[in-house]
Amino acid sequence: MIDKRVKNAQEAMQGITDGMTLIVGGFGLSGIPENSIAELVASNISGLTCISNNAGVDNFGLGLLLQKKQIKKMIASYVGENAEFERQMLSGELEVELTPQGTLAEKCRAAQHGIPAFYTPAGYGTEVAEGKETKEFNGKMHILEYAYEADFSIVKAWKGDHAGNLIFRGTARNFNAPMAGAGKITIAEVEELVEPGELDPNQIHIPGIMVQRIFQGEKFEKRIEQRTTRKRES
Ligand SMILES: CC(=O)CC(=O)O
Repeated sequence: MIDKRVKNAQEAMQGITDGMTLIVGGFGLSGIPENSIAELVASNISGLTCISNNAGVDNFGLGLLLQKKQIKKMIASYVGENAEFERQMLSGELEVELTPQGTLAEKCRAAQHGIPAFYTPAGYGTEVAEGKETKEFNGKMHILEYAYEADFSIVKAWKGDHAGNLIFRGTARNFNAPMAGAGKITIAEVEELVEPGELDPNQIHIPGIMVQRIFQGEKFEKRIEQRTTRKRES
């Protein structure tokens, strides 16, 4: 068994440098690899391209990297409720590539499984399809989408073992599952790091082969709904 453990977030982030592309797990405020993000914020690495479902909120998740202007380009499907994101995008400081949510997940999953590209009907006839190859299947038009190529994937799991096997809990499974193994190197931060053999093999969501580095996070914020509550019109 290869022992994938590293001491802490600082050791886990070794090799991440300016200008790299990172795939980062999470959905809304759930399953965010927050210890890893805190370390990236402390490192001052800049010019990053981040691929993630969301761009965080102003004081949490990738929002913290945005605040320090460490992200050059954001590839995401849902970017609401983040004032600094909106400001940087509108001022042209931040490059943004909006991607349909299912396509984003599939581009990660394709990378995870070594599939270079796939066809999807999502986005056909819209801006998303501009400049992309198209093909008809069963009378329906599809666009060709490419798997992501990223330097690192950074995911968050509930439990993991020394071999990198991961179990997610609840909504935190989200994008973390297809993102593990999608980057050249996958870093997993876990709430609880256990001995090999402790995890029930039937419960493992991601096998250790997808993970190169694993560490136990030091601090996880208990975040319940803290986003802007939109007023419903009655
Ligand atoms: C709508 C989404 O993609 C995630 C969220 O609720 O922030």
